[in-house]
Amino acid sequence: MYDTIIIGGGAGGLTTSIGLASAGKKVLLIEKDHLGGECTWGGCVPSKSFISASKTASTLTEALEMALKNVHAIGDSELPHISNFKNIDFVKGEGTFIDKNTILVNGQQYIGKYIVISTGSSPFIPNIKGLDKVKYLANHNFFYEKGDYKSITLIGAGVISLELAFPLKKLNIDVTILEKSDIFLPMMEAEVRDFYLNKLKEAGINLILNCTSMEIENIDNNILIKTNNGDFLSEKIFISAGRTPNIQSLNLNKTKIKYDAKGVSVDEFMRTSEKNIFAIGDIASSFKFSHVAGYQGEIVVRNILFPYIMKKIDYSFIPWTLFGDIEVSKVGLNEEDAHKKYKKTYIYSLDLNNERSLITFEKAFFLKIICDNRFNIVGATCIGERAGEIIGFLQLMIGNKVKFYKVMNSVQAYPTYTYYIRNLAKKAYIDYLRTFLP
Ligand SMILES: Cc1cc2nc3c(=O)[nH]c(=O)nc-3n(C[C@H](O)[C@H](O)[C@H](O)COP(=O)(O)OP(=O)(O)OC[C@H]3O[C@@H](n4cnc5c(N)ncnc54)[C@H](O)[C@@H]3O)c2cc1C
Ligand SMILES: NC(=O)c1ccc[n+]([C@@H]2O[C@H](COP(=O)([O-])OP(=O)(O)OC[C@H]3O[C@@H](n4cnc5c(N)ncnc54)[C@H](O)[C@@H]3O)[C@@H](O)[C@H]2O)c1
Repeated sequence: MYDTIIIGGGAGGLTTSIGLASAGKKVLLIEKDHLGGECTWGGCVPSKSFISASKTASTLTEALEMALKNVHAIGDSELPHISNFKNIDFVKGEGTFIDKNTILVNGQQYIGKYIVISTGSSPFIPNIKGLDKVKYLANHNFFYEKGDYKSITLIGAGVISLELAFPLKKLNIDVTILEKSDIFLPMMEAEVRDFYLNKLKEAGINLILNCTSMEIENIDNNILIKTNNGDFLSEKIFISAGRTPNIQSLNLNKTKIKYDAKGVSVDEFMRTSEKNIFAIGDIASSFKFSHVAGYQGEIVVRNILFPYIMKKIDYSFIPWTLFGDIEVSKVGLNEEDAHKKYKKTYIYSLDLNNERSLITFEKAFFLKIICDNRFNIVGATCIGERAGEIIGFLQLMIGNKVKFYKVMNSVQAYPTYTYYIRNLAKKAYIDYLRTFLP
């Protein structure tokens, strides 16, 4: 009998296993493939390494080889790391529910007081006529496919496509992106979409919106995609049209867990409808990020250790960053959603071509900070070379409920990014005085 059985050894499962084991709990970790999961083997690590490698590599093959070296350096260390914890038993195999406390792996049954489902997600493959007859790439095989092809069509203009399109183009590959919707990155500020439209144009990457119907066929060694918006021929196609939860193999019908095509339903404590079973990461979250899977895992560790004072998950301060030579990063709400939620908002923003960009020859630096009527930051967006770090600074303020104008109580070095954040806070301070002083 284990204190906790964890199914899936990716970002969420590893955090939970190590957290519980460090607190002295006996843990069984089950992983059917490689420890590290999607982030390490087909997601964050290879994609970020590929973006960096493309700056110096001269061919696609070289860039992929450079990226895969990093993947192995990180991925191959996961098992030795886990083996250091004497109270984690590791089983390689596919976990399936027998009942709410029993999991079957490789023909053997294991019993746990608590169970954590962290089986992640896989690429969503849209129902496109002819797609089943062609060989297509998605994030699970793209980084492992050898050969220097010259053209690729990416289906879906989401986060994955926008991160991969630029390094591919830098490696002299023709890139076309086909998007079914009339808008891309709908959760982002309009300024971010404008920034990408310009950047795609500058790079010579075609973005075709409104591709509502598609049909695919092989033509010699190429793949033809016929759409309502034109026909597109390329050597390779890549599917990045969203994610689908890894539910199928779990046999959830043996439990009372509620789930649907989007994933497993959980409450604010990350519990499923079976109170001893938690679900975390991509299978249970609309925020599909490694750091969110880790954060949810930490909440679960706490809630298993202290079941009478359980902690709620809080998604109001989740940051995320789109990587590239220039990053785009965001936390909290965008301006439109903030206006819907709050009667009064204060917006503080810097233009793309501001003093900082001018001084440092930076290609772009944009910042927008949104406050509610009491000057709490409720959202922020940044475009810039280190946008992820800047949003980290603002995220810390949201998480600790620091009012924006209080940045005035600091002095920041000129001309750092934080100097310009303080300049915006000065405006907030004036608004604060005008609003609250008699
Ligand atoms: C191309 C790409 C780039 C990304 N870049 C970033 C980024 O830069 N930053 C970021 O924060 N996020 C990024 N993400 C998202 C991130 O990878 C995921 O959000 C994260 O991996 C989710 O963690 P998880 O623990 O839920 O699932 P995973 O990490 O996918 O782990 C799930 C594990 O469960 C295993 N499993 C599944 N079913 C079973 C079963 N029945 N029994 C046993 N094991 C099972 C799987 O083999 C897998 O190892 C990226 C994703 C992609 C696809
Ligand atoms: N830097 C990061 O943190 C990072 C990087 C990459 C991926 N990720 C994670 O991976 C997830 C998945 O990324 P993604 O890009 O696959 O999904 P996404 O949800 O970001 O974008 C998918 C896009 O595909 C479009 N689409 C869906 N079906 C289509 C069809 N039949 N034809 C054309 N377009 C279609 C959608 O309208 C959408 O714009 C992201 O949501 C994110 O959570 C994170």
